[in-house]
Amino acid sequence: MVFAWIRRLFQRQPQDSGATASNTAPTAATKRARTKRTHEASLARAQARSDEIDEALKRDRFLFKDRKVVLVLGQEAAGKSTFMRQAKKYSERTTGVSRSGENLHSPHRSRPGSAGSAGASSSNRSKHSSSSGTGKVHLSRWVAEIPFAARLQRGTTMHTTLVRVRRKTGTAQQRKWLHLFGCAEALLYVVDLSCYDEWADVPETDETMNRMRLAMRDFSDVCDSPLALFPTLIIVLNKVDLFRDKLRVAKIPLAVCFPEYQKPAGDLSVDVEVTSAVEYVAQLFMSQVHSPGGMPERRVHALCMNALETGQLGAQFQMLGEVLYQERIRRVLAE
Ligand SMILES: Nc1nc2c(ncn2[C@@H]2O[C@H](COP(=O)(O)OP(=O)(O)OP(=O)(O)O)[C@@H](O)[C@H]2O)c(=O)[nH]1
Repeated sequence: MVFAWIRRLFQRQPQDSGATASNTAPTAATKRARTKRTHEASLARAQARSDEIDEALKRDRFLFKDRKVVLVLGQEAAGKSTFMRQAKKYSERTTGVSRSGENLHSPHRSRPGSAGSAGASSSNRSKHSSSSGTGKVHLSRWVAEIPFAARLQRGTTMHTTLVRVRRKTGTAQQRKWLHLFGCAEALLYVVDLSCYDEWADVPETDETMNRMRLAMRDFSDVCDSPLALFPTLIIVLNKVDLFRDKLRVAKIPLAVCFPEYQKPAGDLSVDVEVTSAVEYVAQLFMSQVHSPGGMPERRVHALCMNALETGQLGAQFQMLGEVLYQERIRRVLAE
């Protein structure tokens, strides 16, 4: 059987190359057929992935029912994982317990033999068990979560859970999680400030677009989704260190992305120039948030950070805790 196939392969070669040299029509037809087959195969793969996500969604829905969570979204490589890692470390310091993130699911990190382990079969990989005798929760491989705790000024501790949908699922697929997390207490959207002079492919099209404008469009689309009922939106303007370097060292003006931006006149200090530019970007993102009729007024906050700079982050995470706490109180009072 195999030999017959190899023989056919070698027999065909001279004919194929002859056809290529003398006549272009069969080559064009072959190319079309090949393109069609590739297209069909990629459609089938996309459909299989979509079905797998739908299946995982059904299971995750039970785990997140009635829980207070903050959904973390953002453009590719904006720093979501870094932010979650730092939030986990901060929470461990705050509570003094080094167990935050025990539910952070990764099929590669969970114990061998457990429902989500790398050793499990691929069909099992996306499954979770709500309890495996250790109290651990194994989410589908599309979602990661960490408990977040912040010590507030008044001495109390604010607890919530940060949940992240893995970005590699693609923009269109990510929207599916709005069914699940659209009622989260807040959406935290991470923006890479330093991408204002970069270009990226627009998902599912042949276009390219400025990365910061693309992030703004994505944020706006998420906010406008009828499934997104978040009462609170928090924009994390990340990578301020790279942003500062681009503005001041590389001298790339913010106007390459926002031509209408005018920096303050005069000989500016680093702080004034960077703060002015960050505020401008923050205002633009905040202006994407609307409160559709019939919905309670949405509140939007912005935080600016360098998620790699551990020394500075305590104050930022405490501020995040304060914001979430105030918003919770506001909602309780409004009920
Ligand atoms: N200089 C600098 N680098 C950062 C900062 N935050 C994250 N990074 C780096 O940016 C890169 C991407 O960060 P990730 O946390 O993996 O980004 P992500 O949003 O989780 O990426 P995806 O999973 O691909 O969507 C990593 O190399 C980080 O070390 C920051 O504030 N400053």
